[in-house]
Amino acid sequence: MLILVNLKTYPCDPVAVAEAVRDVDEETDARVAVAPQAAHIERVAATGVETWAQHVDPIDYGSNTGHTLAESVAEAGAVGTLINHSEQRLKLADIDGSVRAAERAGLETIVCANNPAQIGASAALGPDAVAVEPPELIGTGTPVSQADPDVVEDAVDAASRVDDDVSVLCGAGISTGDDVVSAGDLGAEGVLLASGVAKADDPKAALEDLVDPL
Ligand SMILES: O=C(CO)COP(=O)(O)O
Repeated sequence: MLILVNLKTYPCDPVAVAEAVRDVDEETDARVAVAPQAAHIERVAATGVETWAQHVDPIDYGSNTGHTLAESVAEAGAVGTLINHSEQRLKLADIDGSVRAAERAGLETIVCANNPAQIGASAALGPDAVAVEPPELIGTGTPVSQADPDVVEDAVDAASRVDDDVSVLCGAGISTGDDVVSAGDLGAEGVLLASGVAKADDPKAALEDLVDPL
Protein backbone atom coordinates (compact mmCIF):
# COMPACT_ATOMS: atom_id res chain seq x y z
CA MET A 1 0.00 0.00 0.00
CA LEU A 2 1.35 3.43 -0.99
CA ILE A 3 0.48 6.26 1.39
CA LEU A 4 1.40 9.57 -0.23
CA VAL A 5 1.14 12.65 1.98
CA ASN A 6 0.53 15.80 -0.10
CA LEU A 7 1.61 18.87 1.87
CA LYS A 8 -0.10 21.25 -0.63
CA THR A 9 0.71 24.78 0.60
CA TYR A 10 -0.25 24.07 4.19
CA PRO A 11 1.81 26.09 6.68
CA CYS A 12 3.48 23.03 8.22
CA ASP A 13 7.24 22.49 8.64
CA PRO A 14 7.96 20.33 5.56
CA VAL A 15 11.21 18.93 6.96
CA ALA A 16 9.64 17.96 10.29
CA VAL A 17 6.76 16.19 8.50
CA ALA A 18 9.24 14.56 6.11
CA GLU A 19 11.24 13.17 9.04
CA ALA A 20 8.05 11.76 10.55
CA VAL A 21 7.08 10.18 7.21
CA ARG A 22 10.57 8.70 6.85
CA ASP A 23 10.52 7.25 10.38
CA VAL A 24 7.02 5.76 10.00
CA ASP A 25 7.95 4.33 6.59
CA GLU A 26 10.81 2.47 8.28
CA GLU A 27 8.43 1.01 10.88
CA THR A 28 5.80 -0.39 8.46
CA ASP A 29 5.44 -2.64 5.42
CA ALA A 30 3.49 0.15 3.69
CA ARG A 31 5.32 2.56 1.39
CA VAL A 32 4.98 6.03 2.90
CA ALA A 33 6.08 9.09 0.93
CA VAL A 34 5.62 12.87 0.95
CA ALA A 35 4.90 15.50 -1.72
CA PRO A 36 6.07 18.96 -0.61
CA GLN A 37 5.92 22.19 -2.59
CA ALA A 38 8.51 22.37 -5.38
CA ALA A 39 10.55 24.92 -3.43
CA HIS A 40 10.90 22.44 -0.53
CA ILE A 41 11.77 19.28 -2.49
CA GLU A 42 15.54 19.51 -2.01
CA ARG A 43 15.37 20.04 1.78
CA VAL A 44 12.73 17.34 2.16
CA ALA A 45 14.60 14.79 0.01
CA ALA A 46 17.75 15.44 2.07
CA THR A 47 16.01 13.79 5.05
CA GLY A 48 16.06 10.49 3.15
CA VAL A 49 12.27 10.31 2.80
CA GLU A 50 10.71 9.19 -0.50
CA THR A 51 9.88 12.56 -2.06
CA TRP A 52 7.35 13.42 -4.77
CA ALA A 53 6.58 16.61 -6.65
CA GLN A 54 3.01 17.95 -6.60
CA HIS A 55 3.10 18.87 -10.30
CA VAL A 56 5.35 19.10 -13.35
CA ASP A 57 4.60 21.11 -16.47
CA PRO A 58 4.37 19.70 -20.02
CA ILE A 59 7.59 21.44 -21.08
CA ASP A 60 11.22 20.73 -21.93
CA TYR A 61 14.35 22.76 -21.13
CA GLY A 62 14.21 26.21 -22.70
CA SER A 63 12.19 29.35 -22.95
CA ASN A 64 9.60 28.81 -20.20
CA THR A 65 9.01 31.16 -17.27
CA GLY A 66 7.35 30.24 -14.00
CA HIS A 67 7.09 26.57 -14.91
CA THR A 68 8.17 23.40 -13.12
CA LEU A 69 10.56 21.32 -15.22
CA ALA A 70 10.47 17.57 -14.56
CA GLU A 71 14.27 17.29 -14.74
CA SER A 72 14.64 20.00 -12.07
CA VAL A 73 12.41 18.26 -9.54
CA ALA A 74 14.22 14.97 -10.25
CA GLU A 75 17.59 16.66 -9.69
CA ALA A 76 16.25 18.13 -6.45
CA GLY A 77 15.52 14.59 -5.25
CA ALA A 78 11.95 13.78 -6.26
CA VAL A 79 11.31 10.23 -7.47
CA GLY A 80 7.77 10.82 -8.72
CA THR A 81 5.14 13.43 -9.38
CA LEU A 82 1.43 14.01 -9.09
CA ILE A 83 -0.15 15.32 -12.29
CA ASN A 84 -3.57 16.97 -12.71
CA HIS A 85 -4.37 17.28 -9.02
CA SER A 86 -7.86 18.67 -8.43
CA GLU A 87 -6.19 21.90 -7.28
CA GLN A 88 -3.91 22.03 -10.36
CA ARG A 89 -6.16 20.87 -13.20
CA LEU A 90 -4.72 20.46 -16.71
CA LYS A 91 -6.17 19.98 -20.19
CA LEU A 92 -5.97 16.42 -21.55
CA ALA A 93 -3.13 17.33 -23.93
CA ASP A 94 -1.20 18.88 -21.05
CA ILE A 95 -1.74 15.83 -18.81
CA ASP A 96 -0.26 13.75 -21.64
CA GLY A 97 2.64 16.21 -21.99
CA SER A 98 3.31 16.19 -18.26
CA VAL A 99 3.31 12.38 -18.13
CA ARG A 100 5.78 12.32 -21.03
CA ALA A 101 7.95 15.01 -19.35
CA ALA A 102 7.99 13.03 -16.11
CA GLU A 103 8.92 9.80 -17.94
CA ARG A 104 11.74 11.65 -19.74
CA ALA A 105 13.10 12.69 -16.32
CA GLY A 106 12.69 9.20 -14.83
CA LEU A 107 9.89 10.20 -12.45
CA GLU A 108 7.09 7.85 -11.40
CA THR A 109 3.66 9.28 -12.27
CA ILE A 110 0.27 9.45 -10.57
CA VAL A 111 -2.45 11.19 -12.60
CA CYS A 112 -5.32 12.44 -10.43
CA ALA A 113 -8.91 12.58 -11.66
CA ASN A 114 -12.35 13.52 -10.32
CA ASN A 115 -14.35 10.46 -11.32
CA PRO A 116 -14.18 7.01 -12.97
CA ALA A 117 -14.68 8.35 -16.52
CA GLN A 118 -11.68 10.64 -16.12
CA ILE A 119 -9.76 7.76 -14.53
CA GLY A 120 -10.28 5.71 -17.72
CA ALA A 121 -9.08 8.60 -19.89
CA SER A 122 -6.08 9.14 -17.61
CA ALA A 123 -5.16 5.45 -17.62
CA ALA A 124 -5.09 5.58 -21.43
CA LEU A 125 -2.16 7.99 -21.18
CA GLY A 126 -0.04 5.27 -19.59
CA PRO A 127 0.97 6.70 -16.20
CA ASP A 128 2.23 4.39 -13.47
CA ALA A 129 -0.91 5.07 -11.43
CA VAL A 130 -4.13 7.05 -11.35
CA ALA A 131 -5.85 8.46 -8.26
CA VAL A 132 -9.55 9.17 -7.95
CA GLU A 133 -10.28 12.10 -5.66
CA PRO A 134 -13.86 13.46 -5.56
CA PRO A 135 -13.25 17.22 -5.14
CA GLU A 136 -16.25 17.70 -2.85
CA LEU A 137 -14.69 15.39 -0.24
CA ILE A 138 -11.18 16.91 -0.30
CA GLY A 139 -10.29 18.50 3.02
CA THR A 140 -13.57 17.47 4.66
CA GLY A 141 -12.33 14.64 6.88
CA THR A 142 -15.09 12.48 5.37
CA PRO A 143 -13.22 9.60 3.73
CA VAL A 144 -13.95 8.73 0.12
CA SER A 145 -13.57 5.06 0.97
CA GLN A 146 -16.59 5.27 3.29
CA ALA A 147 -18.61 8.20 1.86
CA ASP A 148 -18.42 7.10 -1.78
CA PRO A 149 -17.12 3.52 -2.03
CA ASP A 150 -18.70 3.09 -5.50
CA VAL A 151 -16.47 5.79 -6.97
CA VAL A 152 -13.38 3.85 -5.86
CA GLU A 153 -14.63 0.49 -7.17
CA ASP A 154 -15.76 2.09 -10.45
CA ALA A 155 -12.38 3.78 -10.82
CA VAL A 156 -10.62 0.43 -10.34
CA ASP A 157 -12.87 -1.11 -13.03
CA ALA A 158 -12.40 1.85 -15.40
CA ALA A 159 -8.61 1.71 -15.16
CA SER A 160 -8.41 -2.07 -15.51
CA ARG A 161 -10.59 -2.00 -18.65
CA VAL A 162 -8.06 0.38 -20.24
CA ASP A 163 -4.74 -0.87 -18.87
CA ASP A 164 -4.34 -3.49 -16.16
CA ASP A 165 -0.81 -2.30 -15.41
CA VAL A 166 -1.99 1.09 -14.14
CA SER A 167 -2.43 1.07 -10.34
CA VAL A 168 -5.40 2.85 -8.81
CA LEU A 169 -5.22 4.99 -5.70
CA CYS A 170 -7.92 7.02 -4.01
CA GLY A 171 -7.94 10.13 -1.90
CA ALA A 172 -10.04 12.77 -0.15
CA GLY A 173 -10.87 12.90 3.53
CA ILE A 174 -8.61 9.99 4.48
CA SER A 175 -7.15 10.35 7.96
CA THR A 176 -7.24 7.01 9.81
CA GLY A 177 -5.94 3.49 9.44
CA ASP A 178 -9.53 2.27 9.01
CA ASP A 179 -9.91 4.60 6.01
CA VAL A 180 -6.77 3.11 4.45
CA VAL A 181 -7.99 -0.45 5.06
CA SER A 182 -11.39 0.40 3.48
CA ALA A 183 -9.59 1.84 0.45
CA GLY A 184 -7.61 -1.39 0.07
CA ASP A 185 -10.79 -3.49 0.44
CA LEU A 186 -12.28 -1.54 -2.49
CA GLY A 187 -9.29 -2.41 -4.70
CA ALA A 188 -7.13 0.70 -4.25
CA GLU A 189 -3.38 0.08 -4.11
CA GLY A 190 -2.72 3.28 -2.24
CA VAL A 191 -4.10 6.52 -0.88
CA LEU A 192 -3.39 10.22 -1.25
CA LEU A 193 -4.01 12.39 1.76
CA ALA A 194 -3.16 15.85 2.98
CA SER A 195 -4.99 17.61 5.81
CA GLY A 196 -5.10 14.55 8.09
CA VAL A 197 -1.31 14.80 8.44
CA ALA A 198 -0.34 18.32 7.34
CA LYS A 199 -2.86 19.95 9.70
CA ALA A 200 -2.42 17.48 12.57
CA ASP A 201 -1.04 18.76 15.90
CA ASP A 202 1.20 15.68 15.92
CA PRO A 203 1.88 14.52 12.32
CA LYS A 204 3.92 11.51 13.48
CA ALA A 205 1.03 10.22 15.63
CA ALA A 206 -1.37 10.76 12.70
CA LEU A 207 0.94 8.75 10.42
CA GLU A 208 1.32 5.97 12.98
CA ASP A 209 -2.46 5.70 13.18
CA LEU A 210 -2.67 5.49 9.36
CA VAL A 211 -0.31 2.52 9.10
CA ASP A 212 -1.33 0.80 12.35
CA PRO A 213 -3.73 -1.76 10.83
CA LEU A 214 -1.56 -2.52 7.78
O1 LIG B 1 -6.17 16.35 -2.14
C1 LIG B 1 -5.85 15.42 -1.40
C2 LIG B 1 -4.59 14.67 -1.58
O2 LIG B 1 -3.97 14.97 -2.76
C3 LIG B 1 -6.71 15.01 -0.29
O3 LIG B 1 -6.75 16.02 0.64
P1 LIG B 1 -7.35 15.70 2.10
O4 LIG B 1 -6.63 14.50 2.62
O5 LIG B 1 -7.05 16.95 2.88
O6 LIG B 1 -8.81 15.46 1.91
